[in-house]
Amino acid sequence: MAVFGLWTADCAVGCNNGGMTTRAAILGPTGYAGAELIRLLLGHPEAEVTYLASHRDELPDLRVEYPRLAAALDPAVAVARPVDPGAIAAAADVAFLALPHKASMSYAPALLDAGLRVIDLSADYRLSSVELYESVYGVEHVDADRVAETVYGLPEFFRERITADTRLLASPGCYPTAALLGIVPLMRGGLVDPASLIVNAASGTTGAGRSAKVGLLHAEANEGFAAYGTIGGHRHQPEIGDVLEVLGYPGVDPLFVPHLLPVDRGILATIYGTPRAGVRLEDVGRAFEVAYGGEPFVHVVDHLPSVKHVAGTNHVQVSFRLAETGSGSRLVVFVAEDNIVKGSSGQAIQAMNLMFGHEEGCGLMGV
Ligand SMILES: NC(=O)C1=CN([C@@H]2O[C@H](COP(=O)(O)OP(=O)(O)OC[C@H]3O[C@@H](n4cnc5c(N)ncnc54)[C@H](OP(=O)(O)O)[C@@H]3O)[C@@H](O)[C@H]2O)C=CC1
Ligand SMILES: CC(=O)N[C@@H](CCC(=O)OP(=O)(O)O)C(=O)O
Repeated sequence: MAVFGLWTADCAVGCNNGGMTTRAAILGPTGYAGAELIRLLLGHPEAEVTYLASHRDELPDLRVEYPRLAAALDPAVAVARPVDPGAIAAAADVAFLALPHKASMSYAPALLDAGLRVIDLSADYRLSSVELYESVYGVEHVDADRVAETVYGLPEFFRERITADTRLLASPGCYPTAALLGIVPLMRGGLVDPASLIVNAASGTTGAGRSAKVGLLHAEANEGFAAYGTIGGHRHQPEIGDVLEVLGYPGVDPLFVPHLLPVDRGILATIYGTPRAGVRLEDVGRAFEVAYGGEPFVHVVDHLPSVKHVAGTNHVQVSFRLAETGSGSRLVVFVAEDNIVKGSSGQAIQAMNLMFGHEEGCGLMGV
């Protein structure tokens, strides 16, 4: 399973080499997101993996779990240790929680109390209200007081909130990252009828995590392609709407339809909307240029992007078309990202860079 790189980052690109090192702990290192954090941090010239924490009784050796890591992982770190907040705080500055939702919120308070800064890759702190979280995830939030104050770690739209003062950061969902990068410029430009927006997205199988599921067996998923879940009821549907509301677009709730794509990694989101009267292709181009002209990781391209163009990287490719049909104009936006890099672990490191004073692209600029 090719979770690990198709390439190795050119580590020096995008770093200030100011001599500072951020020490990172990873909870959930045996999962796909955790392992990808290890891979990316091993290539980060200003970060160091100092503690891998597992809940297993028999603590895993990451060189055995992911043999590709054996070449680079410090033997003193490779065997995971227990989830002991005091010991983690002694070894690290930041704890990445690469854990399922519901598990993260049970660990975050003790880690924060121990003095760590926390970057949570799960959904536990992403939504803006406890009520919304509890209705979507069907459980009581055990750390409710922190929900409203947590920073949503999508730098392209919340960069000014991701700072040296950020103690708890919720890294965005993989599908919401792609959907929001495609939709927000359209909303800012007033280019589409919000009620017409549909997000049709397909994810590689690593998006479903590493635990065994029948639908992810090679014989079930390979050579197939289908939508899944409850259409309009996937847990990322409310995350997309909630972030749009926070950004000033209340009531915009694009229909989200997820599909399982039989590749290891990658998401392609195809976003449809009805353009407002008089909107021209140049208007759309200008809106994306304004949004992403200065962004290190979001690239507006002419070609139709593929998951293959961004696999293994923190880069996102965005393209758009205005199509004339017998029943009127349709605006179509295409967003390609790697679900476990820009969709989770890379994006989490992008946020870490901002939180700890590294150049935003440090360790992530390679293609
Ligand atoms: N995969 C992706 O593309 C993306 C993932 N995410 C999010 O990142 C998080 C991790 O995802 P992913 O790596 O795919 O998931 P995996 O299922 O692959 O990994 C989960 C990890 O969490 C550990 N774990 C499970 N339950 C507990 C617990 N109660 N206490 C401590 N550790 C636990 C697992 O350990 P063990 O091996 O022992 O079971 C494993 O290391 C999830 O919240 C996911 O939604 C976000 C965006 C994209
Ligand atoms: C293919 C697949 O199953 N994908 C997952 C979403 C990916 C994920 O990890 O969810 P978060 O981004 O919220 O953490 C799903 O549909 O539930």
